[in-house]
This record gives sequence, C-alpha cells and structure tokens, in this order.
Amino acid sequence: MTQSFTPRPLVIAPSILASDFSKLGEEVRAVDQAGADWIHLDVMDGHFVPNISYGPDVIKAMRPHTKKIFDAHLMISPCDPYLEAFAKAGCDHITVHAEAGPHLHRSLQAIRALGKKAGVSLNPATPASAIEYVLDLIDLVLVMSVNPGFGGQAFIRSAIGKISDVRAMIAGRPIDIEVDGGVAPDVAGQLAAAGANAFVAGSAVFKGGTVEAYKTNIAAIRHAAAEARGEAI
Ligand SMILES: O=C(CO)[C@@H](O)[C@H](O)COP(=O)(O)O
Repeated sequence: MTQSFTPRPLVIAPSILASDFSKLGEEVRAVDQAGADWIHLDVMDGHFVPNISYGPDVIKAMRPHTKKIFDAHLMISPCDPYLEAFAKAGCDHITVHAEAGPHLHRSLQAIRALGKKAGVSLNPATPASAIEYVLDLIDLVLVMSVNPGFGGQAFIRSAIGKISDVRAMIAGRPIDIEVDGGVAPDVAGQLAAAGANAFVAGSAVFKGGTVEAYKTNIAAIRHAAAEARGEAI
C-alpha cells in the first residue's frame, strides 16, 4: 500500500535579527500583524559564529507579544547546557547546528524530551548527508544560504541543490525544510521548487520599517513561493 503525505505548509518566518532592537515587542507585534507565520530568533554566541545577538531572557521578554510559533536558531556551541532555558523562554522550535556538536543525536533527544520540535541547521559547506542518521529525531531542517552570523549577506546559490538533496533524503517524512540567508522574492520561487516550505527573511521583510511595508514584503515572498508550489494565495 502506498502512503500519501500532505505537503508541508508554506511558512514565512521574519528574522528578528533585522528588526529595530530598541522596540523588540513592537516589532514582534508588527510582523505578526503583517502576516508572519513563525517568528525566527537568531541566537549567536560570538564563538560558534563571529557575532553576539541575544539569549533566553530577551526571547522571554518577546514571548507575550505574539502567539505565533517561536522558531529559535541556536548558533551556539556547546548548545546542550542552554536547551532547557530556551524551552522555558517560550521557544516552540529549537534548531541546533550539525557542526556545533559535540553530540547532535543527544541534543535532538534533549529537545524532544523538553516537548519541543527539534531542528538541525546545515552551514553552506555541510552536506545534506550530515542528517542521515538522525532523521527519526528531526522535525525541521534549516538549510543556511549564507554563512551564519550576520543578516544582509548575499544568497549562496548552492543551497538550492542542497535543498533538493534534503528533500530526497526525507522522502515524505513530516519534516519542514527551512531556508535562511539572503532570502527575497527573487529566489523564493526557486527555493520552493527545490523543496523548501519555510522561508526565513530578515532584510527583505524589515525594509521599510512599518507594518504596511512588512505586509507588502511578506506577501511578495509568499506570492513567489506559492506560485512555484502551484498554490493560489
Ligand atoms: O541566521 C541568520 C544569519 O546568521 C539569518 O536568519 C539572517 O538574519 C537572515 O538575514 P537576511 O539574510 O534575510 O538579511
């Protein structure tokens, strides 16, 4: 008997890294109102990546401003000592890097044990095969299309082929394929055609600085991706 799988929903996840940090609560409410599906939270430690952003206390302060999914991307090493703090801060998805170590399998088990969805992120130089032996523990694969650490970088095209590889590897499992870095309407269609269903965008969403601008920017990415998926919006 053949099993049929429903395609994963199309998701736009604005990256708060590109927002105005002097009014984080307001910015979270603004992208919520503008049509964001998830709120993407980039956590950087100045060690795994060459930049420092914010941690669980700041995420906890943002939590009351929306009911949308908090999609945390931990660019930290080690990550295991902090997983519980991010879960308690209100993160719904916790994504760790395959390269961050020391024990990816253990980190994913710990995230699931905290009752959260577990994600694995792959740097541009990391092959899709890095997730081969942890597929049973993954709810989300985050394919980086820039080297992690900063917003506003140029899109790395090899991410498109990697997304196709990940799609082939997960073969119908209920796993989201998320792409992050330089995502804008001009590449969203190709990314969706390759198999990505969740689109993180920082600069492309937060340009303009108003709810109306965010609405237009989110709709433009959604429209390009939906068209490639053959969906009406
Ligand atoms: O994780 C990261 C950077 O490390 C990203 O989430 C960026 O914040 C995306 O920003 P843009 O490339 O869309 O400006």
